Amino acid sequence: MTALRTTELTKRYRRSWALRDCTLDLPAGSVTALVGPNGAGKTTLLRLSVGLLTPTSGSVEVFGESPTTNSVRALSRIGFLAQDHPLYRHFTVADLLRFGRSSNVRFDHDLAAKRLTHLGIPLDRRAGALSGGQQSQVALALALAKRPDLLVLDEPLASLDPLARHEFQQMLMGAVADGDLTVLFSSHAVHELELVCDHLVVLNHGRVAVAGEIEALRAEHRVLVGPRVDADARRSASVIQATHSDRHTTLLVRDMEAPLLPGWQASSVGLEELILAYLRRPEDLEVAA
Ligand SMILES: Nc1ncnc2c1ncn2[C@@H]1O[C@H](COP(=O)(O)OP(=O)(O)OP(=O)(O)O)[C@@H](O)[C@H]1O
Repeated sequence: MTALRTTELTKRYRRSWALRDCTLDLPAGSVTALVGPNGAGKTTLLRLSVGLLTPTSGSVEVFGESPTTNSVRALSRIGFLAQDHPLYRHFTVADLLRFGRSSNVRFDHDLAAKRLTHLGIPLDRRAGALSGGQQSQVALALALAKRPDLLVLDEPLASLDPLARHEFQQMLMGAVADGDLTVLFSSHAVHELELVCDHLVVLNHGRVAVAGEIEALRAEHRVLVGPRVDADARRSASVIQATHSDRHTTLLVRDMEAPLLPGWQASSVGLEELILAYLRRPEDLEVAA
């Protein structure tokens, strides 16, 4: 079953294109990392997915419903944590939990209260008096307490300390293992993603550079090392990245079929290496591919 489907989703702000022809299919129960450089269109994609923006063209469906036209039904199934995790600053944490309970049918007040107490966040403290990381923990607890089927998080790790990041990863894995929760989150922490996610979307210049199940993507790519090639190897669409030393050329290719030439060796690719190669890829090659 598909949790989130986008079809040729496009968003233009006046003269600039924030997202172009983005087609994605996120299976229910998956945890997807959305990666891309600053300005790549990640926040735009996330806000379109939860109905906070309307597309210029193309469509979004959450469990088969549009979050903008069938909003009540679709939105009751979505939890969203914005990048700046906005909270009512003058409300205490306990007030926020009460507010969450009164405005959401499925809100699990005790779950959120227990989680925040466990994290040492005083429930009687005003949100504005909490640290940035604590505020993001409160916003995350509120989003989870809604018991969403789709949880969309915009850079949830950004303001968390290393322990809190670890806690967050554990919590996310626990929440996914417990039920049918689907998670889509943006992150710049590419070295930490492999622990928590099973799907990946890399955005570059508003376009999907690569997307899919991580295991499948790793199986489709390999690193080839051989004698230095002076021709522009990147002209081939299957070559994602080419680097050269004095005597050797290293290629990251999306091609498991081609036979190895004499003197060349193949090895598997790590997730971080794969992501970085797609992020470095020049725009003309994306179009060619
Ligand atoms: N409200 C807006 N009006 C005009 N342009 C915008 C607006 N919001 C975003 N943009 C532009 O759209 C593009 C994508 O922005 P977006 O915020 O989606 O990127 P991002 O990948 O989330 O970046 P970051 O990693 O810095 O958060 C950028 O070029 C940005 O300048």
